[in-house]
Amino acid sequence: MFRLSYYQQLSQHIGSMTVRQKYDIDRHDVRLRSLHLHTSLLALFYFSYTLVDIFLLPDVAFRSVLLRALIVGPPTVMLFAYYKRPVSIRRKELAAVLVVCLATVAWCAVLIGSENPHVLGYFYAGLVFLMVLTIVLIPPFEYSLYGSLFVFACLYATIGFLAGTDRGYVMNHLALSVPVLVLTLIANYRFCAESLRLYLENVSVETLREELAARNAELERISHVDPLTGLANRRALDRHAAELQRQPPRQSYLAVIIVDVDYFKTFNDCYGHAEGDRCLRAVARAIRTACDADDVVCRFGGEEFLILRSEYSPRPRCALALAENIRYKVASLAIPHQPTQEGKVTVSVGVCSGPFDPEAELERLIKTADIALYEAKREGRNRVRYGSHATGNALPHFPIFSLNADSAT
Ligand SMILES: Nc1nc2c(ncn2[C@@H]2O[C@H](COP(=O)(O)OP(=O)(O)OP(=O)(O)O)[C@@H](O)[C@H]2O)c(=O)[nH]1
Repeated sequence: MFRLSYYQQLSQHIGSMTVRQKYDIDRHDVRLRSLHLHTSLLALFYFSYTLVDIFLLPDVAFRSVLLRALIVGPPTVMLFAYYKRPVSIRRKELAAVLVVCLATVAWCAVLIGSENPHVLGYFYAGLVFLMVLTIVLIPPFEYSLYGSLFVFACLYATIGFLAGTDRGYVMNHLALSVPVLVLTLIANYRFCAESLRLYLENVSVETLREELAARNAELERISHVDPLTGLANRRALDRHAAELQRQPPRQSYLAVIIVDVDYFKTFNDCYGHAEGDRCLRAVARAIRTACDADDVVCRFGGEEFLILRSEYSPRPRCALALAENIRYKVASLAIPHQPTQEGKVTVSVGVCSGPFDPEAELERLIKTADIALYEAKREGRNRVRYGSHATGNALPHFPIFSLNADSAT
């Protein structure tokens, strides 16, 4: 498969940022930790090599101490302070590369003045600076390249001034330094490209994961919504019932209200299925507006709706008032339904309420509300009936009915 090169990938965009910017921001902490660790190690090596200078090249010992301590010491301290500043990781890496270049210059300046015969052997240690800039600090490839070329030039500018240098020595040195330069640069490039590739893979996996989570959340939402009315569906009711069992409500009483559209089959037959759908949507809206936000309102069946309400009081008055309000609101919509006695769409309502017991089935409350609904239908429809939680029977005359009796017909 075709793959973009490292630099092409860096200049691509993720949202409003280039990959390079986002990569630098996201990987800042990891790269800084590595930079910190390696700078500390390198500083330890570099300054402890003053001892090597003193033992190996005693004629330039004083100069070594002076140059290492006064020329390289302060920038090294400043480098650690710079790592703490809120600047991009690239700048910090560039600063580290510059300090290594400066350390190379200082080291070369120490060696130039030495007449000691060990200086030629010791000079091979200069290749370590190339390795530091490529495979130890692992800065971005361009910094690695420019830094290495600078160090390489610095070493070969120095080599001519070393005591005892001849053409053979230079050739030997080149035979080692050129492969080190090229191979460590290749290693740096491959490391940078591979890190970027892994990072981009992570980003795309993360993006996919987020998209999937959003789609799952949407699917979950849709699967609990009735598409016609927008109310909760039966599945949502089951989930809510399970939640009630798991985590009983603070209020210790539960009311179940079942609302059924009267003579809806006739409505469909008379006005058509599409009009029937519109009617169901209007009834659903009326029910929703009559209920509180805390009430669970769901489409229970074709033209049947169910409301679950948690209550503080054992008295059914509150649930009955809500049921009556629903009946009134639907009747007030005045949706024509000619074949019926009222000439408009009405609903019958069955209510049941009782103490909430997580062990007892919600089914029992629903069953009793259904019996009350059946009674409401049987008694002529467009009314509210209450079912006794204790006996499971509909109560023919509960006091609240004096309110409703045909008030919105
Ligand atoms: N338009 C439409 N009709 C539906 C939908 N779901 C169920 N129905 C219809 O609702 C009607 C319910 O009829 P029945 O159960 O006989 O009850 P009813 O005619 O309302 O009579 P009562 O309930 O006894 O007053 C059936 O004709 C179903 O086809 C729906 O989503 N849209």
